[in-house]
Amino acid sequence: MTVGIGVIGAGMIGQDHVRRITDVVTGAEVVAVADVDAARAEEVASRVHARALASGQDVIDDDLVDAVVVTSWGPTHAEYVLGAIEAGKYVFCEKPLATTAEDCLRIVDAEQASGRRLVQVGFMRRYDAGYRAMKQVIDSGEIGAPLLMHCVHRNRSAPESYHSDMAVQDTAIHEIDTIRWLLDEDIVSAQVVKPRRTSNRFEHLQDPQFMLFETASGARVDLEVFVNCRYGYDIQCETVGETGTVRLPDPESVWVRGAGQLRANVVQDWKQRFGAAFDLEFTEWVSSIEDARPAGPSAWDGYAAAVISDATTEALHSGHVVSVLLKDRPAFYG
Ligand SMILES: NC(=O)C1=CN([C@@H]2O[C@H](COP(=O)(O)OP(=O)(O)OC[C@H]3O[C@@H](n4cnc5c(N)ncnc54)[C@H](O)[C@@H]3O)[C@@H](O)[C@H]2O)C=CC1
Ligand SMILES: O=C1[C@@H](O)[C@H](O)[C@@H](O)[C@H](O)[C@H]1O
Repeated sequence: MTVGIGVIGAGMIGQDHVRRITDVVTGAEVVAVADVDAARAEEVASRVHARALASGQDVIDDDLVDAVVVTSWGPTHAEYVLGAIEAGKYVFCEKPLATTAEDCLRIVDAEQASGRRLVQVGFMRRYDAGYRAMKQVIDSGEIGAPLLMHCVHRNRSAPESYHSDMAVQDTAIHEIDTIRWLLDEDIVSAQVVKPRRTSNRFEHLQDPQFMLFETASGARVDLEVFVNCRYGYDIQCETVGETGTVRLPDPESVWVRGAGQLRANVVQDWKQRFGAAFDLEFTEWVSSIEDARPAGPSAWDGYAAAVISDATTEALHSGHVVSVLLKDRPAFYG
């Protein structure tokens, strides 16, 4: 069986996923593309001999489309994910699942009413080899109960349109999901500390930010988000347990010795850093559709991330520790 995929949103990551589905993943092909920029949809569709359709809803309704990929702007995600559920089609939605917790809940409710898991959220770090190895160590009990986690999320630079809330909603949301997944428990409170700002930023932006999370069992996590660090894309994570620690490896790079120096390269962006994770994410997503056994990050994970992200944004503005108030997880989400 070849899974026919319709892509809504042919921008930066949409194009990357179209290429990935075409060149990397077996058992799937892009059959339709839509974008509010019709010329862009046409151009991207023609690269892979797919059809450009007039709207996202047309993609969802298309008979050749078995599954939908949503890579449009965040505020449009909820409408398309709800549309796909209504049509009974599998849907992969890039983060965020929706830009409000209320919309995430509407998705969770609609999916449960449909009676089967259809939604996967694009939290690709769960597919990164280093993070997976780290989770294996934590789950094995080798380092004892996790007590602390230290995380770093640095981007080389951010555009002028990037504002302070995005450090949480667009950037830290990856760690928010990763922490929940690695520790297998929820975050119960958030706090944001604002250090001196780098001069390498637009005036409106608080950069860097230092976030502190507490989990249900009392473990503490610190996260530095620094989106204008200048030197590259740098993701770090270390979990400290009662009897040992486990640290995320850096991406492979040769060590060069010469001219009195020892040098290794730093990757420059998320596409490079998580390219293999994205490939595996789509490979496993397509297999899960073939087997009718969805297994990736769920709509519930998207909802939980949105609620934690809202609490963290409130903490950024208030300077207070803000509690996270999640609904009880329905049995439907295991
Ligand atoms: N997992 C990850 O690491 C990453 C995830 N993302 C997420 O992917 C999504 C897209 O991001 P980018 O590709 O960077 O943005 P982008 O701006 O490059 O592309 C978005 C595309 O969606 C189109 N679009 C907007 N509204 C639409 C609508 N109603 N219907 C159809 N098309 C519409 C735009 O015309 C544009 O071509 C965002 O939610 C972002 O957070 C982005 C980068 C990395
Ligand atoms: O999702 C992503 C971007 O949207 C975001 O802006 C970056 O900060 C993240 O590193 C990247 O993974």
